[in-house]
Amino acid sequence: MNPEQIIATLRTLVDDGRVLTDPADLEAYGKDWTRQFAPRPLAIVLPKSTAQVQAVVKFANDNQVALVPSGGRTGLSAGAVAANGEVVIAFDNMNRILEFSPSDRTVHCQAGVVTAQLQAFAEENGLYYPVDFASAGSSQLGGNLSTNAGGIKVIRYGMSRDWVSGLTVVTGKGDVLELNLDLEKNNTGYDLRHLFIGAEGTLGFITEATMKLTRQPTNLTVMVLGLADLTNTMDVLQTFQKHIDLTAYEFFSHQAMLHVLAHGLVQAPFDTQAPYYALLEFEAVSDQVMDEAMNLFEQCVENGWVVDGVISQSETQARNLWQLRERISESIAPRTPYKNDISVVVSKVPPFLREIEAVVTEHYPDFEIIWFGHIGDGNLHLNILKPEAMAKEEFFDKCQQVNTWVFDIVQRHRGSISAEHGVGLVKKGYLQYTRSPAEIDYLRGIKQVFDPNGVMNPGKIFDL
Ligand SMILES: O=C(O)CC[C@@H](O)C(=O)O
Ligand SMILES: [Zn+2]
Repeated sequence: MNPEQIIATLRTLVDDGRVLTDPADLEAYGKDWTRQFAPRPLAIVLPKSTAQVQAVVKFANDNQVALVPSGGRTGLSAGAVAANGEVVIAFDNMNRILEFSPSDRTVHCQAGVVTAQLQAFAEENGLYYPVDFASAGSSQLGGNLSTNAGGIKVIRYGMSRDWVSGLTVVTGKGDVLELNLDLEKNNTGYDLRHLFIGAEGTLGFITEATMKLTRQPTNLTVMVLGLADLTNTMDVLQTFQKHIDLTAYEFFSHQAMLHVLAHGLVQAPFDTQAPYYALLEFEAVSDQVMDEAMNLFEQCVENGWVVDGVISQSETQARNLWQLRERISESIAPRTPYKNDISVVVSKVPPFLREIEAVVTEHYPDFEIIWFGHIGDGNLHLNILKPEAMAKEEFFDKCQQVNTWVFDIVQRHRGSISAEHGVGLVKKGYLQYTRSPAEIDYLRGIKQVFDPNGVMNPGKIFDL
C-alpha cells in the first residue's frame, strides 16, 4: 500500500476529520518534550473508542504499518516520537471519565484523560489521586501508565502501576483484552496488566484504565531545609522517617534553585545559602505532629546537618515552596539540558552522586551540572546544561560520552538508567547497563508474542 492508500483507508476506520495530515499537526503530534529527533509521521489518527483503535491496529497488522501512541507528549525519552513515517494514534478524543464507583473507590477512564482531570474528579468526589508531577496539566493517563510515571509522591504512594485495578488494551495482534477485571485480589496466573504498564506501547495500546483512589490527605505541610552537606540528605530523611510518614522527600542543589529564582515568580526560602536543599512534605494531622516536626528540625540543626529552614503555615505557602522544586525543569529548558533520570537504592545516593559529579567535572569543567530529584526514593535527575558558546551537535556528542561514564557508575551501584522517564529512543542504546542480556532476550520474546508483526511503537526500548 502506498502512503495515500494508507491515509485513505485510515479515514474509513475513524470518524470524519479524525485523520490529520497538515504539516503543523504532523510536527505537533510527532514529538514529545525531547528535542533530539525531528518528527516525521505519515498521519495522525484520533480514534474515539477501543473499537476504533482495534480497527486501526488490525489494519496496521495486515499492511505492515508502524504505529506510535501519543498522549500528552510530555515524555522525556522520545517514547512517543514518530521520526520514521509512522502513523500516530493520539488519544485526545478518548478523554472521558466513564464510570465512578464510590464504594470500590475506583474510576474507569479512557486513556486520554489528563492527569489533572483525574485529580480534580477525585477531589470533587472527596477522594484523592496521588500520582503527581509537574506535567500533570497535560500528561494523559495512557502515557502515564505506558511509562509507569512516578513523580513527587512515590515515597508514600508508589508509582502509577500501584493505582491500576484494571486495564483494557488492544494488543499488537489486534485483540482486545480486559486485564484484571478491576479486582483487588486475582491470583490466576500471570498478571498481564503489569506487562502493559511501562511497556511504552510496544506490546499494544492501553485504551481504558480503572484507577484506584484514596482518602484525601490532611493539612499537607511543607518544610524546606538548607543542608550543610549532601550526605545530610540521608541523615535528615532517616531522622524524620523514624517518627513521621513523609508524603514527599525531594532535593535540589543551590545551582538548580538559582535558575528557578532567575526565572522569576518564586522567592528564595531564606537568606542562608546551602549547597543542597531538601523539601519534605507530611500530613500535619494534629498539633502534636507539628511539634514533633519542629523538634526533629531542631535536632537536625543541633547535629549540624541543617543550616536553615522554613515551614509552611498555609496551603498557599506550601504551594509556593513546592514551586522551588517543581519549576526547575522549565527554568533550565532554554539552556538545552541533557537529561539523565537515574536511580540507586536510597542508602547509596550520596556516594553515587559524588562519583558522577567528579567524573563529569573532571572531563568537562565548563559543563554546568544541575542536580535535583526524588531523593527519598533514590531517583536523581542529572541535567547537564549546554555552554552558551557550544554548538548543539557538539554538546550532544560530548553527552554521549558522559552517558557511558555515568552509566558505568550506575551499573556498578546496581542502579537504573531510567528511573521514571522510560527508555524510548533516548536510552535504548544503554539498556544493557540495567538489564542483563538474558533478560533482554526474554523481553524480545514477550514482544514477539504480543506484536508478532512489529507494528507497535517499533524501535522503542530495544531493536528487534
Ligand atoms: O527535567 C527533568 O530532568 C525531570 C523532570 C521530572 O521528572 C521532575 O521530576 O521534575
Ligand atoms: Zn522526576
